[in-house]
Amino acid sequence: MAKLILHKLSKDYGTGRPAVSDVSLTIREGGFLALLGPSGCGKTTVLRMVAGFETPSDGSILLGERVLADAERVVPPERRNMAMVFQSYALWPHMSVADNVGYPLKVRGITVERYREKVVEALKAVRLESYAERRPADLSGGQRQRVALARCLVTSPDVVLLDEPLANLDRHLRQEMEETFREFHQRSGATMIYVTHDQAEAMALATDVAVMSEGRLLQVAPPAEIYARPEGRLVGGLIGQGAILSLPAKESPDRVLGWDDLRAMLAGSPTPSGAEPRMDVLVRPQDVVLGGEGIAAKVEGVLYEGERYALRLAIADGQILRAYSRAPCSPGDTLSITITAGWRL
Ligand SMILES: Nc1ncnc2c1ncn2[C@@H]1O[C@H](COP(=O)(O)OP(=O)(O)OP(=O)(O)O)[C@@H](O)[C@H]1O
Repeated sequence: MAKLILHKLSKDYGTGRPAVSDVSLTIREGGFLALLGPSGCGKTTVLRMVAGFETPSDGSILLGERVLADAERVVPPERRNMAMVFQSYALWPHMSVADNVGYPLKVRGITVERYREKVVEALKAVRLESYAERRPADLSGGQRQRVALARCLVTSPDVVLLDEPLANLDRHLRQEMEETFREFHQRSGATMIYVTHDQAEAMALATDVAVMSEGRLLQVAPPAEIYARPEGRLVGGLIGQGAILSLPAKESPDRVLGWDDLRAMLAGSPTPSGAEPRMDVLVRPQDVVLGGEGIAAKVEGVLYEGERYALRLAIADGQILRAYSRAPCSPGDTLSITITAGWRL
């Protein structure tokens, strides 16, 4: 096994705008990368190029020293030792669970004993040993997805590619499956790329998150880092909860802003002409503190989340903030708030 390197990867289908533009990133051996972005941003195209189903228009893909695709050569999918899991599971309905899982081994010509061993091992890894003789139709959605995972484990792939594998499952099952994926990743030791447009899923699962927009890679970083230090409005708006304020620009090398800075900026005159330079500041809900001596904010919306109330607040100039409250409040209430931290995007 080795690290997977995408170097200046592009794909142009000749539709006027490239589907993927100049994407470079390295996924370390055994890493788990979530590829995150809105619909149509090029995630699946990247995955399909890594799998070998699409040929890059430009750039290269390497697994360690081995070139999988560049201007001169393209290794076919079956010679890349990768496995792909789709949201549709792609199981054969007429075969038992065990036969579905063992199918990729059939074409590899191994002994019957070794075949059985590997199938049992893979089924154990996803906790489906006792379901070996069932048909896919007799399983739940989550169990079917686990069969698809087991099928991908049997061949001991170097790289596992997952294209929105949980998209068809309900929220409760998705959470349960996230645990299965984490376990699966640890057990298999494979390098994994996981395509999703669900930021919470990406953050919960991956060791690194790559955010794409319009074919380009905007940022790649571990979940905690991309949450704390997002680059630009798009990543800031996509990762985690929060609101982006447009405030008068302040000359400062420091991107973390405290209440003193923020209060001064909020008090700055609004820009009637829009000519005055402004900057975007990301404010997380947990950094909006209710009560005390601060600025006034009007409650615009309240969502009860069980443990707390999620509030939509409007400040004097009409800009929106998000905050949490343990005590109930109602739309129309006016609160006093302070903002303990903001992040200059
Ligand atoms: N075979 C193709 N021929 C022409 N254009 C394509 C082809 N496949 C994808 N595209 C275009 O490339 C862009 C990126 O598509 P892609 O499927 O990679 O996005 P995505 O981020 O995976 O989206 P989604 O989350 O909706 O699956 C889109 O504009 C899409 O229409």
